[in-house]
Amino acid sequence: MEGVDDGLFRLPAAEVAPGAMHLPGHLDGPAQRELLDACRAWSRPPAGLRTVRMPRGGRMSVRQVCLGLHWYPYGYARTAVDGDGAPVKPFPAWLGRWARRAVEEAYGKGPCTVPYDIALVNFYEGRARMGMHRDSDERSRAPVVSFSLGDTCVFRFGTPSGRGRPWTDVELRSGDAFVFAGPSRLAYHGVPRVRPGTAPPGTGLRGRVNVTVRAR
Ligand SMILES: O=C(O)CCC(=O)C(=O)O
Ligand SMILES: [Fe+2]
Repeated sequence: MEGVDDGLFRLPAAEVAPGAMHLPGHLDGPAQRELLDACRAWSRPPAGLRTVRMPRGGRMSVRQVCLGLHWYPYGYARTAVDGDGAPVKPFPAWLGRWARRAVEEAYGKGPCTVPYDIALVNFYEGRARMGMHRDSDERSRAPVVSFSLGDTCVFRFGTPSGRGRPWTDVELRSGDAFVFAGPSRLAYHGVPRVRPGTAPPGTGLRGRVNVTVRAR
């Protein structure tokens, strides 16, 4: 059935912007559940889920937990400096392998050797969204790899030159990976909308979870 994605057929990978690849259905059901179970464990204290306060007093609507290094606006620390102050949880080697596999699939240029060592895990509940921003607090310009779980979202991917247009909106579903590097490594991106109740039943999840894997 052409054009129909009922979860049995994987849509092809698509280049959304130069060096920005959408990999629909990259994680199968068991892998999604494994990652989600890990996210639930990571979200517990110490150094668990927190609300991120912005320097000007606003709050991010997502709640977040970090692995490897703790991100805060705008930098990285070894402890949850804007949370309970506990040491950040370790970055698991398997998640690095998952990220390298996504990079290999995205670009088809052979083995990826990036030493991934940071993950940001974002929990979107209710009306949570994420404004246009760049992932620019890492020194490394290695590809960023994002895995989506739960509800479908609209992911807005723009250019490095500014928050505004042009941009492309893509729907990220549970199991999708998105990899961006090269000319798009510092492109602005955000999540203007999450579609409530669209998570696959098997996930047992309300809302959306996103894991972005980076190298410092
Ligand atoms: O939730 C997403 O898909 C994007 C998350 C993101 O851009 C980030 O954590 O920097
Ligand atoms: Fe980002």
